[in-house]
Amino acid sequence: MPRAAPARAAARRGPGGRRGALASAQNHRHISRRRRRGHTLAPRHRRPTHPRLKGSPVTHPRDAHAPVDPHDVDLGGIRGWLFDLDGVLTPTAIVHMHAWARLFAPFLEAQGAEPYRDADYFAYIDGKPRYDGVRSLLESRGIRLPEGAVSDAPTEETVHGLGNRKNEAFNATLAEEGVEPYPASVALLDAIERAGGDVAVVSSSKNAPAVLEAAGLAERFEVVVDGAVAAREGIVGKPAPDMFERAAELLGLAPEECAVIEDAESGVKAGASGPFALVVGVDRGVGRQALTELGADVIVDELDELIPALERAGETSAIVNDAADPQTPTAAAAAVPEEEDRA
Ligand SMILES: O=P(O)(O)OC[C@H]1O[C@@H](O)[C@H](O)[C@@H](O)[C@@H]1O
Repeated sequence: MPRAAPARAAARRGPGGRRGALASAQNHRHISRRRRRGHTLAPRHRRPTHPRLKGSPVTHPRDAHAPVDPHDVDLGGIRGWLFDLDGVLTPTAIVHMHAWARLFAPFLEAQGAEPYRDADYFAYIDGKPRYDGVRSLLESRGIRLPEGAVSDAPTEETVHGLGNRKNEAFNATLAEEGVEPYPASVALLDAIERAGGDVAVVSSSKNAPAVLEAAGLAERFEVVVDGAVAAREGIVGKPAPDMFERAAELLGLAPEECAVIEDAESGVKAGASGPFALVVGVDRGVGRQALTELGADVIVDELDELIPALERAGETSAIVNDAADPQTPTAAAAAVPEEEDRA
């Protein structure tokens, strides 16, 4: 049975986990000291070295477990929040889904293959980099096409041509309809900002910057690891955990201090196969059962369900920090050597 990362185990112990809360607060002080000194992370954090991964492919989720109630989860050790975009911050998963349908429904019909269904999106495409989605769907129908190149015209019958065709459909819908973020997701972003947490976007989409801009969220994220960054830096896409790990690194945090927030199968797998503190599954259609089996620790319908736990974690850490501050009477008394104390 693989062990959960320490912070993940503490988070899953819930609010009664006193040791978890103290450890988290100590961790906060340690990290802020490190940040003040301008240290970045040691390279050992760059690759997933968690024992859970040894000898097994990174795409395999860890063992299924019962998810923790969002109100009971201990968020005390979490300093960074790594958000997927489409379907988590913005309702653009549905725009992607429709664009894929506009590509594959006529394409499969013309091929005389089994018709395209919405379930195909969740099973083969959701959350994956664009051309991986094409390959995966074609493979499900036993269709082989030449790879082609990124520069292929959308009319070409290649993996890249089909991906580019879908991208045209996506951009047309985005331009026609615009996009509003999920209000509950914005509420969580506000709460994280109040609590002093760091945030990043981790999206397979190369359109992530355009979507963030259209949704009015671009200013909130200094760190965006999207499909273009992954391609440029040679980072393996979801369901591997590497894009999330890169985002943690760019925030100056260890993955063990970060929560992954995902709605897609491939994204939850990515979170569960890395050493992250917590994997939050947002149920936008994949289903609670599937999200649990894939390795989500907490499942929500809307992200504002996490706000009470976040605010409670802030209060706990403030109490523990005050107690440890030499200026406060309790901590000063505790710091006096025994003999002096008696004098
Ligand atoms: O084609 P893009 O915009 O680069 O996006 C790739 C993928 O990005 C993911 O975020 C979406 O969940 C997928 O549906 C999409 O296919």
